[in-house]
Amino acid sequence: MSWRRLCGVAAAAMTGPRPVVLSGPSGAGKSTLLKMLLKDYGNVFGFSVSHTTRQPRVGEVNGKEYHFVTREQMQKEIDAGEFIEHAEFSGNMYGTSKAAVQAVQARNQICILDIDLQGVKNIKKTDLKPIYISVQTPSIEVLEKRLRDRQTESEESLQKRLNAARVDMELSNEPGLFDLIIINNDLQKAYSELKEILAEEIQKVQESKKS
Ligand SMILES: Nc1nc2c(ncn2[C@@H]2O[C@H](COP(=O)(O)OP(=O)(O)O)[C@@H](O)[C@H]2O)c(=O)[nH]1
Ligand SMILES: Nc1ncnc2c1ncn2[C@@H]1O[C@H](COP(=O)(O)OP(=O)(O)O)[C@@H](O)[C@H]1O
Repeated sequence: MSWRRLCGVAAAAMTGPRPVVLSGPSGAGKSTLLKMLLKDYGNVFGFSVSHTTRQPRVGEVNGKEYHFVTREQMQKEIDAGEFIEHAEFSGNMYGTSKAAVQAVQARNQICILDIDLQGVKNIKKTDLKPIYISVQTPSIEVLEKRLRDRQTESEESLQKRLNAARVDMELSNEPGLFDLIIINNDLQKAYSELKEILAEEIQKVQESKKS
């Protein structure tokens, strides 16, 4: 291994690749896009598994999509300083633990965080320095249709998510908040835009894994 490459690897091991934040309204397509990335670049990306107090959906596995916990458990861990950020969304708590991000970084992978706008604002106060991406739909009507078709929400939960989405759609346009806003209309086009902004980081990680 060349000296230059050795230095590069040492630097990568110290700081790791830049994480990626995927934000945007519930139903915009964040999970769909991140699953595509994980499928195509399994050893390059790692998902930051958040904690949540919401009930698991059919097919969701504890420790994979989320760590499903009680409010008491989660509050205890927050009080113990184990979280980077946490927020209340649609009547439930969600949060990113330090351990979730460290587990991905320890594998020298690009850590993907799927978090809401409150999470984005709180991550901005940390030294994580991720690439910030917002995933949006062309309209609130399209979003509502996708959420209804997904069949995961009760009418009450759906309305709460649509209200949060209206706020998200408005506030996400704040200049400088996101590095990229993807309008997820055509899924393949949205995925191409996502891959394009991440191309440099993907290449860096692939190179470092070759050596
Ligand atoms: N702040 C924060 N938000 C999170 C976290 N995990 C998930 N979320 C957000 O919580 C919202 C609801 O997530 P979820 O219940 O899985 O519904 P879905 O996004 O419609 O699949 C989404 O906007 C997620 O991005 C987290 O650790 N922190
Ligand atoms: N471009 C798209 N066109 C049509 N349906 C989509 C598109 N992207 C995602 N979906 C569908 O919309 C629903 C919401 O997507 P999902 O990835 O669960 O959103 P999020 O993780 O942001 O809540 C899912 O049923 C998904 O299959």
